[in-house]
Parts: sequence; C-alpha cells; structure tokens
Amino acid sequence: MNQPELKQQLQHKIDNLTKPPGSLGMIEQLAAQIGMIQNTTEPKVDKPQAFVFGADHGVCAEGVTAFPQIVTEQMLANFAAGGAAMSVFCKTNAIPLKIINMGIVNEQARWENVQHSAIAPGTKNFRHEAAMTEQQCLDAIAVGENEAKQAVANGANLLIVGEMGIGNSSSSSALLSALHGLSATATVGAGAGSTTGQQSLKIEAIDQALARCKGKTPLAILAEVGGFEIAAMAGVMLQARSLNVPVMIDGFIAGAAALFAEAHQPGSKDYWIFSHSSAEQAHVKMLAILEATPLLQLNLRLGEGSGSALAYPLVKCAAAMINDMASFESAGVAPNDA
Ligand SMILES: Cc1cc2ncn([C@H]3O[C@H](COP(=O)(O)O)[C@@H](O)[C@H]3O)c2cc1C
Ligand SMILES: O=C(O)c1cccnc1
Repeated sequence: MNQPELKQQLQHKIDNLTKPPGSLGMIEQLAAQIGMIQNTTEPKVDKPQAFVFGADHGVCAEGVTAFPQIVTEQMLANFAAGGAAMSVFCKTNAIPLKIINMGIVNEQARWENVQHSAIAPGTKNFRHEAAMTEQQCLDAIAVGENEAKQAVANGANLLIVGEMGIGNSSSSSALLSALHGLSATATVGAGAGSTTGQQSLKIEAIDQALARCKGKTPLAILAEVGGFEIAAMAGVMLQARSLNVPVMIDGFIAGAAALFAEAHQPGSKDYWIFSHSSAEQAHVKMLAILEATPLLQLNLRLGEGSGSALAYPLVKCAAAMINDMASFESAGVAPNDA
C-alpha cells in the first residue's frame, strides 16, 4: 500500500470508531501518525525501550551551571540504583530502561548495569575550542544508531530517549542559536537552576562559540557545541525512519538533538512524537521550528526522558483506540446520518 492510501485507510478506520469523528483530538492524530510510521492500520507500541545517555561537558568550567559537574557521575550511580525520576517513571509504566555512559570525566567509573560506550572523558570547553572532533561526533551518533537497531531487532516497537549531563542546557541553547540564527540571549534559560549571573556566563560562552559556527554544516555545529549524549540521542532519532519505529522526544535537551537531526536529515521529524512542552524558556522556539505540538504541558524541566515516560500511556491508549475500539458497523451503533 502506498503512503496516501495508508493515510486514507487510517483516517477511515479512525473516523468509523464509535465516537464522533475527531472527538479524541490529538489521540486520533497520534494513532494515525504511529500507523504511518509503522506502515500499518494496526500499530503496536507494547514493546517500548528507553535509553538514558550520560556525558560530561567542558563548558562547566565557565561556571554556567547551578550544580557541580560531579553530579553527572553521581546521577549515573543513582540511575544504576533505580533512584532517578526516569528510573521510577519507567518502572511504573513497565518501560525497560538502558543507561549508557557516553563519556564522563571519571574514566574509571563503571557500574554493573550501565553500558560503557565512552567517547572521551567529557567534551572540551566550547567557549574556547570545539567540544569534540567530527569523528568523535560521528562515533557518538553511531552509538545511538546501533542501540536503536539492536532494540528494534530485539522486538522494540517504540523508542524513548533521554539524557544526563550537567551543563548540557548550554550545549542545547548553543545548538538552537547556531542552527537557526538566534542570539544567545534568545535561547539561554535556567537549565537545572542557573542564576541570572550564571546565565550571563552561558550567554558569553555561547557568543564566543557562535562566531566559530558561522557557515558550518549541522554536523560541524554539533561537533563545535554539542555533547556526546546529545549526539547519541540524535543517532536514535535518525534511525527512526529506516526502522519504521516512532521515537518519543522529551524536553529542551532532547529537543536540541532533534533540531540537529532534522537539519542533518530533513523529514526525520515525521517519525517523532513530542512528549511535552518544557518550562525551559526557549523550548517553545524549538517546538515552533520543528512544527511540533507536544502531548503534555506539565511545567517539567528535568530532562532524562522523563516527559516521554510520563506521556507513554497516552501513546499506548492511541494504539488501543485504533486496534480495540468497536466500529459503528461492528457495534451496531447508528452513524451520523447528516
Ligand atoms: C540532580 C539532577 C538531576 C538531573 N536530571 C536531569 N537533569 C538535567 O539538568 C542538566 C542540565 O542542566 P544544566 O545545563 O543547568 O546543568 C542535565 O543533566 C539534564 O538532564 C538533572 C540535573 C540535576 C542537578
Ligand atoms: O527540558 C529539559 O530537557 C531540561 C530543562 C532543564 C534542565 N534540563 C533539562
């Protein structure tokens, strides 16, 4: 079946379920989107797989964050022990969660249930030099791509990406600025609680880096100001199309990975479900650029993929709606005869 035919069949099926056409609003659009992604009128999202990619950021040396850099490592330990917000939301919603160390400062750190895929002991300080080489950037993207392929080969039919990396809101603001020609002032926010003074330092660091990003490709920009965990998330997002699998996108940091992925491979965004609108001030700008209408507005500003773990039950219900609801015909309910 070709795409326009499938789209028509999905709409026909959704409109003939026992409800006024359109009455389930965005849940109907979601069901149609998942059907288009999975190329079927019977989409399934019963085997989710979530990933949290962790990495450190050299730009922390500029004093841009509220929390010390060591918190990335300490939080990876917390994830390993099941104590992070994402850990408990995934557990509550029966979502398997894989934690991947993409490169924290402490090269010795190992945990039994944290996969070690470190590229380097953190990125370089992007205020002064490129955060990573293009090869490191490609290697980090490849980690995400391979994780996505492996998960789908093991039966996953929905992917969720999240991150942990003190300082990564600076990278995310820088990516938004560099990819879409916005000033640092327009894209910087509080992150995990930076004071206005710390936010001024963020703006200064980003302004320095923006001068180096001018005229560069999205990949070169990601290498200049990105992070290993952001690149890995982008790798998962970039694989969505070839794997016919939806990817759920969290808030501001995942949004920055999405901005890169869409600029790198336009059209990728059709395969993504936007979970929520983050309280980080510039997230609305990202969503507007990506023409995305997120499912939830809960004033979240955590990251980790937490918004996607929270929104997953809505996606499950969208699939249940299209697969399990009765049609007017099967239930013997009279349709609108106008
Ligand atoms: C305890 C703790 C847990 C977190 N979980 C996610 N983040 C979030 O905050 C960080 C980004 O904000 P910034 O750029 O201001 O450092 C990332 O690690 C992001 O995942 C956390 C932050 C903290 C402090
Ligand atoms: O929306 C997010 O992803 C976010 C916001 C602030 C800090 N960390 C993550």
